[in-house]
Amino acid sequence: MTQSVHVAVAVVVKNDTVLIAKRSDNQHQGGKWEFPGGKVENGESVETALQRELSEECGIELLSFKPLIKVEHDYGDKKVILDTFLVEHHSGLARGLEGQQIQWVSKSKLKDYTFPKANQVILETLLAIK
Ligand SMILES: Nc1nc2c([nH]c(=O)n2[C@@H]2O[C@H](COP(=O)(O)OP(=O)(O)OP(=O)(O)O)[C@@H](O)[C@H]2O)c(=O)[nH]1
Ligand SMILES: [Mg+2]
Repeated sequence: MTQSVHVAVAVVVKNDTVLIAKRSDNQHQGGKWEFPGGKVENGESVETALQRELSEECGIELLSFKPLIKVEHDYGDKKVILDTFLVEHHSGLARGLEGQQIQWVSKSKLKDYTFPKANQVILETLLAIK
């Protein structure tokens, strides 16, 4: 039995837009769009991982966040638990610090982007609020 990878994921919202980033082709689920985030390291809390990943990947500081949904998904080659938080306040200007393309997309346009399968339920949850 393979262990699931615990991933901290941030749905950062600004007005009616959401921050998404493109996964590079050589990554797992490469070429698809994602919500920024990454693996929780040994001994690290999910909240600390969330802050660290958003700082490392996008150069922003999270000022407040709350749990949105926890999604378990088995890709066959990899099992993930996406521990997803809604981030309503941040500081700094988001940039793709790892060379990734980033975009602020209005909620109504998210359906035009291809996300990994596990993200489907996150997207539905996000669109159901407010
Ligand atoms: N960050 C992020 N990862 C996602 C999303 N959806 C999804 O299935 N994943 C999966 O979660 C796993 C871990 O994410 P990651 O690759 O960002 O981890 P990381 O930043 O620590 O990267 P690294 O492995 O290059 O060090 C990947 O297998 C990825 O395919 C998403 O919306 N955001
Ligand atoms: Mg990442």
